[in-house]
Amino acid sequence: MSAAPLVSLRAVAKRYATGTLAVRGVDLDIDAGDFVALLGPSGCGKSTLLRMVAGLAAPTGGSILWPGGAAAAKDIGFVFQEPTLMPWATALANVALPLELAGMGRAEAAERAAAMLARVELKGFEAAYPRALSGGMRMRVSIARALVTRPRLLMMDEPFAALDEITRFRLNNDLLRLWEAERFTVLFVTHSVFESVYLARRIVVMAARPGRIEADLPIDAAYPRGEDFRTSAAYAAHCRGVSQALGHAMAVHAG
Ligand SMILES: Nc1ncnc2c1ncn2[C@@H]1O[C@H](COP(=O)(O)OP(=O)(O)OP(=O)(O)O)[C@@H](O)[C@H]1O
Repeated sequence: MSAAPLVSLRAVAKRYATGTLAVRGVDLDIDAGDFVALLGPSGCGKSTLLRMVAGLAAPTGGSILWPGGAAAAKDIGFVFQEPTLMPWATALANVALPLELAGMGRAEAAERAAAMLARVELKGFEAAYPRALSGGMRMRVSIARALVTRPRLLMMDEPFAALDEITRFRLNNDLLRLWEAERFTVLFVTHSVFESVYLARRIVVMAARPGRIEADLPIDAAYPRGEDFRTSAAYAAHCRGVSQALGHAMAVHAG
């Protein structure tokens, strides 16, 4: 499809000041518009990798290249496991903030933020404060805030791990719907085989100590994906394959 990837990692390594070698020798190309899941055991360097791509931490080896130009490196939205909303501000003000920080006037920022809240099913909750919202709703606000600037790359670090399963499934579906409509690029960190297979077009399995890529698996099921896919034989087969790769990644370390 696209000739050049959105971002290319070449022999990327990160050693923390403590001496921990968090990741080593990571080569990874992420295509524009792709949905890539990073899956691996605790401590394999998923968050470290995400933070380096986001420019929040610097690699101590190798390089991270943005073939489309340096501007792409800043064109990023980030969603963490904790929604990290401003508690004293309404849902609308939380979502409008990135636009105001970028210099947009208040009225236009509010209008765009309201439209974005509607797209994550929160129409009518513009004036609500975070404490009045459920965990799933707070996460929707966080996703709206990350997407309101229409970033090319959306990075998500275990965004739904703290939510109950029904809420998680619903947010999985909403995220896919948004992605299909706009085709921003997604880099999604998760511990869950089931979630990664449901969402991603490609699953990068990592192993620990030092963190590295162990397998790179395409999930070639068509979109839109919904309950039919979640209960299909193809889904179960993909989950088995990814589970095996993850088991292998963990055994490599144990052995
Ligand atoms: N700021 C830091 N200083 C020192 N060591 C760190 C720091 N951040 C992470 N590490 C170490 O680097 C390794 C990789 O951590 P990282 O958080 O990237 O893994 P992860 O795969 O995201 O883990 P989890 O799934 O548990 O969130 C771990 O051994 C961790 O202890």
